[in-house]
Amino acid sequence: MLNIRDLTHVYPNGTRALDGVSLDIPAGMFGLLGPNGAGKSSLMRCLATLQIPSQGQIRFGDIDVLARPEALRATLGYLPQDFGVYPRVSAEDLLDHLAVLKGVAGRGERRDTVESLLRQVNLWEARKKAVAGYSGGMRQRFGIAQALIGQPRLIIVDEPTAGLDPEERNRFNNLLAEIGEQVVVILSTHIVDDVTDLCPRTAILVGGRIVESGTPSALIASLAGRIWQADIDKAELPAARERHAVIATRLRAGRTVIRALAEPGAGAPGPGFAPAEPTLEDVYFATLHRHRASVAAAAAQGA
Ligand SMILES: Nc1ncnc2c1ncn2[C@@H]1O[C@H](COP(=O)(O)OP(=O)(O)OP(=O)(O)O)[C@@H](O)[C@H]1O
Repeated sequence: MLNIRDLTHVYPNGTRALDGVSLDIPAGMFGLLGPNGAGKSSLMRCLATLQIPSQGQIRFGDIDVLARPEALRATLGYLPQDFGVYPRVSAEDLLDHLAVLKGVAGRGERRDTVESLLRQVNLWEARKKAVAGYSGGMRQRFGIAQALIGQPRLIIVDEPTAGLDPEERNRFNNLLAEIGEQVVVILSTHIVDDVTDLCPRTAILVGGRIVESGTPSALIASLAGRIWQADIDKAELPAARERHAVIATRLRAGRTVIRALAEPGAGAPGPGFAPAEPTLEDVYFATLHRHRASVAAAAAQGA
């Protein structure tokens, strides 16, 4: 179990990237959702002991992470948003090198580790190629292989599928799903479908704060009867936004499909609306909508 308490991080330029984050994350996959700039990478870096938070506590099992970062590192697998590789070094050699750094000392043990990881991520055939020349998807699969060296109990992956084509994204997600339920896997992403597909628990981070958390099914159930959909002309969109809490818009065959959030029990927000099954994406968009509305209200009050 990973316990995060009142974690705050303020960068030297004054940006408050994390603002009192508290989360309890059990074994299994945990999806951390949030828009660009929400603070996901800052949180991941604090958890990965790459950045010391300004305030707060992090415990992983019996390890006090801020007091004993080296103890956490021994059991951590981290796939950062961008990881640099040496040009011209093959996947096999690079993984071997990283295994040395991770403390896998014996040559034979290392050879076995490298082979089994490269097979697991389906890169065995490409092991002699330089990682720098890999496609985006291959690179991310290599990233997971390096994160799995030494059988970590905490695995952190930061926006791993951004920029991958659907097939590679699927491949990568299947890999993550295989990692198992005995370890804590934190997946930071802004791709809601990845969380829906993979994560039994999730939280939404906005403006450095956790604004929702729970199981996707409970979060979705909280919107039962509140999501309504209408098919409108694009020109009607500004008026629809004025009148309703439009949380998402999508173009379909030249028409604009809007999804609106209604108050509980209020029924259809207007003519032309049909009830829609809520999804995790609705939870995410409704949360962002609420957050933006409260920021705008606070700004208006201050003005
Ligand atoms: N080294 C830094 N110095 C100053 N501000 C920073 C630094 N790193 C991040 N920030 C700021 O902190 C906030 C949170 O950034 P962070 O990268 O953690 O968000 P994120 O949710 O990972 O975003 P993205 O999805 O765009 O990667 C942003 O306002 C960002 O500009």
